[in-house]
Amino acid sequence: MAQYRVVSGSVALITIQNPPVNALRAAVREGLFNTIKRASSDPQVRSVVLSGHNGTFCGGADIKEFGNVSLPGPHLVEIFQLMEDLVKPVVAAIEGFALGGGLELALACHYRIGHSKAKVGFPEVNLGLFPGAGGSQRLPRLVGVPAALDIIITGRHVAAGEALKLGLLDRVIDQNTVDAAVTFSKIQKCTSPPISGKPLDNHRLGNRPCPPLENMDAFFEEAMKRVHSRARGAVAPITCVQAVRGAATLPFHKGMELEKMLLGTLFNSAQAQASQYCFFAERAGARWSMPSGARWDTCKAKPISTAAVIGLGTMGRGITVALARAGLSVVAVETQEHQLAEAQRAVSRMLKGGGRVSYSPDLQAAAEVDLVVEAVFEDMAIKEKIFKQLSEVCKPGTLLTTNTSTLDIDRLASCTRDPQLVVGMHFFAPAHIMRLLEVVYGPRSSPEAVATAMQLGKRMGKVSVAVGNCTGFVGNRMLKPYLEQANFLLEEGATPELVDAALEEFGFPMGVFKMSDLSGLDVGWRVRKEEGLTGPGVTAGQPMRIRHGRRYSPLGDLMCEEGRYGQKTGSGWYLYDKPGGRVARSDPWLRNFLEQYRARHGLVARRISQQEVLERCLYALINEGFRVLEDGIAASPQNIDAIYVFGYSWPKHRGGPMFYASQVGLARVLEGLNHYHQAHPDVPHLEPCSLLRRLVASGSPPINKWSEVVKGHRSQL
Ligand SMILES: CCC/C=C/C(=O)SCCNC(=O)CCNC(=O)[C@H](O)C(C)(C)COP(=O)([O-])OP(=O)([O-])OC[C@H]1O[C@@H](n2cnc3c(N)ncnc32)[C@H](O)[C@@H]1OP(=O)([O-])[O-]
Repeated sequence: MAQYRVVSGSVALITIQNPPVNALRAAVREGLFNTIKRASSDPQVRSVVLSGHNGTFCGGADIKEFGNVSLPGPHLVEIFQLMEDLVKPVVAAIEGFALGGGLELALACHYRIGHSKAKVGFPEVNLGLFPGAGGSQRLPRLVGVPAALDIIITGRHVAAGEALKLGLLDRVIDQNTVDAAVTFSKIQKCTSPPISGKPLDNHRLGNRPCPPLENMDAFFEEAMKRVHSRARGAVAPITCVQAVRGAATLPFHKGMELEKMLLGTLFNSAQAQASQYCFFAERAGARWSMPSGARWDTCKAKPISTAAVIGLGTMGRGITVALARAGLSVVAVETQEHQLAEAQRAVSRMLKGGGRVSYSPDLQAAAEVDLVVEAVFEDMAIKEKIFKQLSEVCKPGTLLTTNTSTLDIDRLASCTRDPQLVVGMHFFAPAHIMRLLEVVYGPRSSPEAVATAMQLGKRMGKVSVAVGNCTGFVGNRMLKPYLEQANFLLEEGATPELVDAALEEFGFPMGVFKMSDLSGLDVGWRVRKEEGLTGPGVTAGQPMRIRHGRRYSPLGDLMCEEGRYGQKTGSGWYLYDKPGGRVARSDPWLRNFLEQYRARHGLVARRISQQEVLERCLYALINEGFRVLEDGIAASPQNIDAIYVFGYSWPKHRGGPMFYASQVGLARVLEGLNHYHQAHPDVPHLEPCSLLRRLVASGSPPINKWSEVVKGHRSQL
C-alpha cells in the first residue's frame, strides 16, 4: 500500500500503491504512517520523496470509506503532522493528480515538484465537504487567502503552470518527476548548498503565518455574500469560507480545531451523503446493460473518426462543437443556405478557429462518415424522410443516431436498411456544455451501436446513460408530470413567482416557469398539437380541461395563442424588457389572465404553500421515476439521478430525485402521493406506482438495494 525503498544512497522513496487513483484508504494510511516513521529512524536516510504508483500521485481520501461512523486506521491529520514535523526534508513528486487529501498530503511535505501535466485541487466541495485534513489551514499559508479560497470554493483542477505561479509547486518539470525529486532532495543545484540538513521551519506550513490581507473583514463578508447567492442551499461552500477565515485569523493549532469542528458538522450530513452518492452515480452509467443481457464489459465499440451532423439549429451547432472538440472530423449539413452560413460563423466562433469541420447543404456529404447525428426539427415525418435518405446515402455500417428528445427510435430505425445501427443520442442544450447524454436503444439497436455511442459520449466528456425507448425516454418522461403539476397549481391559486421561489429555494437554478420562458413555450405547444391535445386535432365540444378522461391544463396553450412564447417574444409567464431579454419581472397581465381563467372555469383560488408546491411537483416526478424503473427504461436509480443532476440541474446536494426520495423516506413519499391523489383523482400521475408501494411494503430498503425489489417486481409484470 505504501512501498518503501532507499534510492540513490540516502533517499527514502515512499510510493503509494492503491490503483486506480491511489486513494488514501485505511491500509494506505497505515502504510504511510509506518513508512514515514521508518524513514525518520533509518540512519541511512537523509531525505524523503513521496510519490504515487502508476503516474498518479493521489486522488485523495477513499470516498467509499465515508459513511463509516469512525474511519479505521490512523487519521490523515495525524499522518500529515508526523510528516511535516520530520527533521529530514520531504519532497512530493506529483504526477497526474494530487486532489483533496492527496493535495493535503503534498502540502504537509516540505517541497512539491510537479510534472508539467500534473493537476492539483481541492474538489471536496463537490462531495459536500471541504479540505478538512489540514488543507484549509495550510493552503492559505502557502498561496495567500484569495487564491486559496478560490481553489477551495470552486473545487477546480489547477494546472501545474498555474500552481507554480501561485507558489503551490516549487518546481515544474517535463522529465521523470520522481527522479527529479530524488535529485532535488539531495542537492538544490551545484551553486546552492544541499537541502538536506537545511532548517525546514519555513517549509513547514503549519509554522507559517498566513500572508496578511488588507481589509480582511470586508473581503470575507463579500466572499460570504457571493457564496450564499450561488450555493443554492448547499452548506459546504459556506463552510469553506469559515475555515479559510480561521486560517487567516487564528494560529495554526486553533485553526485546526476549527477545521475539525466544521468537518464534524458536514461529514455525515445529508448533503454530504447526497453529493458523494452523485460522485458514484456519475460513473455508474459507464457500466451500462441492456434488457437483452448485453453489457458494457462484453460489447466492443466501433472506432469512430468522422461524423456528420444533420440540421444546424441551436442543437446541431452545439453537437458539431462537442464532436469537433472530441477530435472527430465533422461534416455539418444544413439544407437552408442562410442557416448554413449563420451556423458556420457560430460554430467557428465557438471553436475559436480550431476543430476540423466542413459544411455542406447536401446530405450526400455524409456518404463516407462513420456516424451521423440527426438534429433537425422535432417532426416525425421530416425525420423519417431523412433516415430513409441517410440509409441510402451512407456507406454500409454507418451508425445513424438521432437527437430527438421524445420521438420513437424504433420507428426511425424501421425506415433504414439496418435498424440495428440506429440509436438515440439525446443531447441537452447547450449541447457543447451540458454534461448529459441519453443514449437511447430501441428493441432492434445492436449492443455494438450502444457501446459506440456510449464511448463517443465519454470522448466528448459527457456523463452518458443508456436508456430504453419510450416517449420522452427518462428525463423528459419524468419532466412531464412535474410541468403538469406546476400548471395545475396555477389553476388552483398559485402564481409563477410562488412556484418558482419554492423550486429555487430547493436548489434548482431556475424555477419551472422561468425555465419554460427560457426554452420557449412554443416547443411544448407544438408537441401537444402533434399529440392532438390542442389545436385543430381536438374533437369539437371537448371540455377544455379534460383530455383522454384526465385533467388537462390548457394554460400553456392559451399563452401561446396570445403570442407569449417566453423570453424570445419578451413575454411568457413573466415579462421581459425586450424580446430576448433575460431579466424576469412579474407581469400584472398574467395575474389578471389567471383570475379571468379561474372565473371562467369556476375555480376558486386558495392559498398554496411552498411545501405543497414542492411535494406536488417533485413527488409526481419521482413517481414517474419509479415507473421508469419498473418498465426497465432505466437500469438503476443511480442512472435516473445522473440524468437529473447532469441534464436538468437537479441540485447535487440533494442527490437526484430517486436519492432524494430515499432521504425523505419512501413511506412519506407514498403517503404524500396518496394524499394528493385522493384530492385530485383525475390526475393519474399522482397515483403511487406499484413499485413504490412494493418498496415500502419491503421495509423501504436503502437505494443500493432497490434493484433486488425491482427485479422481483419486473418478473411479475
Ligand atoms: C477527511 C475528509 C476530507 C476529505 C478529503 C478527501 O480527499 S475527499 C476526496 C477528494 N478527491 C476527489 O474528489 C477526487 C475524486 N476523483 C476524481 O476526481 C477522478 O477519479 C480523478 C480525476 C482522480 C481521475 O479521473 P478518471 O476519469 O481517470 O477516473 P474515474 O473518475 O473514472 O475514477 C476511476 C475509479 O476510481 C474511483 N475513484 C476515484 N477517486 C476516488 C476516491 N477518492 N475514492 C474512492 N474511489 C475513487 C472511481 O469511483 C472509479 O471507480 P470505478 O467507477 O472504476 O469503479
